[in-house]
Amino acid sequence: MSVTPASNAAPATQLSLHKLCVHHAGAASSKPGADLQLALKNISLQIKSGEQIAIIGPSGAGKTSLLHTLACAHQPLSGELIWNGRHPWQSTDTERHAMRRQLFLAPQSPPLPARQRVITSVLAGRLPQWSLWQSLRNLFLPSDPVAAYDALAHFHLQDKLYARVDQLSGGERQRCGLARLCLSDARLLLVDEPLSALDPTLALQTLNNLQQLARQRQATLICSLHQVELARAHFPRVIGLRQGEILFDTDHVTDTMLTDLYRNAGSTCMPATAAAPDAALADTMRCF
Ligand SMILES: Nc1ncnc2c1ncn2[C@@H]1O[C@H](COP(=O)(O)OP(=O)(O)OP(=O)(O)O)[C@@H](O)[C@H]1O
Repeated sequence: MSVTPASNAAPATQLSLHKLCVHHAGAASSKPGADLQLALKNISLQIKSGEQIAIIGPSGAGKTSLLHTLACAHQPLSGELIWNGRHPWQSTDTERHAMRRQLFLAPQSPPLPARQRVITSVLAGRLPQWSLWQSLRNLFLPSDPVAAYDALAHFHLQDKLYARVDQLSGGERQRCGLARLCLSDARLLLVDEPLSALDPTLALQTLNNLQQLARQRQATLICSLHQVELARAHFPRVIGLRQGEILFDTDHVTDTMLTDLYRNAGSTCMPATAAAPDAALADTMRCF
């Protein structure tokens, strides 16, 4: 894996969010005239290039919504999102699509075609860099088996190189999705609950590998996690989300903060409404 030489310049602000509110179309209020149920409320954040940030919070707190919003997969209802000095939602579709190619969103359940070989799926991490012809050719003749093997080896999955995706366990599928990330050249890595299907040993190894990869590439890593102790021990910055709002944004999470964050967890969630992913999210996922 190539490592870009370090620069002495102070890290630039990569993402800037100002009073951002996000509403999911499927989450319209059940009572006419009642307030909109917002997945994210007045989120303001500054994120510098190369930062490693964990996002924690109870189920339904808005972690995935935040990652999808940062990935320009979900248009905010109000507020401002600035990405490397540019406004994705004031740009043309083509410009926004080009911005999305500079980031990698690893969803909780990676969209891996069931009948595909692992090698083909992993190499799809390079789709944003490829022409249509290269992408189609990779479906029939995997373009770079050595790179796919190396990427899988990062997540102890190299022996599954030629396995079919539907023969993988849940945890193996999750790591296969992360191996794609190795092959992308993105400088913004947005990873949604990467450890949820892994045993404690693999979870720690996987997190270490993700963080090392991001450091080597000087990429920003933003990771949602339910493993609070891992977040606390391994991330220099932890953001606590509760009911769509930032409860804390800190380099030192105290027990009191955690008690407040998870107080009555389970009753804090807004009612979930099943809805199809919106068009922007579908577009973002196609990049991966
Ligand atoms: N597509 C959708 N349509 C409607 N409501 C949605 C949609 N996606 C999420 N929500 C709602 O937005 C809120 C935040 O959800 P989100 O998935 O961001 O939470 P989360 O913190 O990632 O949860 P978890 O830890 O369970 O994955 C929840 O109340 C959820 O029900």
